[in-house]
Amino acid sequence: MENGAAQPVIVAIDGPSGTGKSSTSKAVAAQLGLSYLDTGAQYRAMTWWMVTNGIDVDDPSAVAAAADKPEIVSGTDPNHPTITVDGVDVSGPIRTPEVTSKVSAVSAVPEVRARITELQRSLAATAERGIVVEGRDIGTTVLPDADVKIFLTASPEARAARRSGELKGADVHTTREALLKRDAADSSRKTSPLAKADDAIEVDTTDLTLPQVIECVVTLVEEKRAGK
Ligand SMILES: Nc1ncnc2c1ncn2[C@@H]1O[C@H](COP(=O)(O)OP(=O)(O)OP(=O)(O)O)[C@@H](O)[C@H]1O
Ligand SMILES: Nc1ccn([C@H]2C[C@H](O)[C@@H](COP(=O)(O)O)O2)c(=O)n1
Repeated sequence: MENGAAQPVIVAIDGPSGTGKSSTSKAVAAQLGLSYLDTGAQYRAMTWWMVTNGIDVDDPSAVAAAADKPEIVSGTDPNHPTITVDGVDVSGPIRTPEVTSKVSAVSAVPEVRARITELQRSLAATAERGIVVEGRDIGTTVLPDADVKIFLTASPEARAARRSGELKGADVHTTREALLKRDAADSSRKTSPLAKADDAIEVDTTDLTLPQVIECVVTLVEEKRAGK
């Protein structure tokens, strides 16, 4: 650019549950001065609203009919990400086991995906310095022209151990089964399933520390910016 300002950079980070998408994306965005968007939080917010308003999440037509009702607003500061529904801070309530067990059903409904995809594209388009967007279909569907696409993976055992540590000693076997069930639902839905984009770089984080994964992604983004 003529004034020396860097072009905004769009980074898409996808992968199954517990591979480190949120931790990595937040840290990369903070380090590079970019915005950050947790798209899973948006699907969780939609699910929270459905549950709170008595919508049967196993009835796709009921979910579809209500999909345009909640106003979901995501704050994109990586050091202080926020999410509200109709002005209410739902950052805590969207992490309950109930929402976690119902989010795959809600996010499989095409009307839900259309609404949330539109929000995601609009946030990406207005991020002045660029944005790190994490989810399941960012590289394939939401932002197929992203400058850098990463697909994080890790063994189910590593992911379950990480999650049960986070859930203060929850049983690793039960956690592993729950993760795999959610991955299977997210990968097998018809509309925009969890998938690696053909041009995404896969990073297996099983034997990497979080700082190593962050450094790897920062390097990939910096190389892209430098035109390497
Ligand atoms: N490379 C790593 N090594 C060890 N622990 C990690 C690593 N990456 C992430 N973690 C930890 O694993 C847990 C899950 O990470 P995180 O929430 O970032 O994953 P996620 O892919 O965003 O999961 P979900 O899709 O379920 O939201 C967190 O407690 C995080 O600190
Ligand atoms: N781009 C996305 C992001 C998330 N989802 C759905 C599927 C996940 O199970 C759920 C919760 O995501 P998490 O908070 O665990 O990252 O949201 C999706 O369909 N597409």
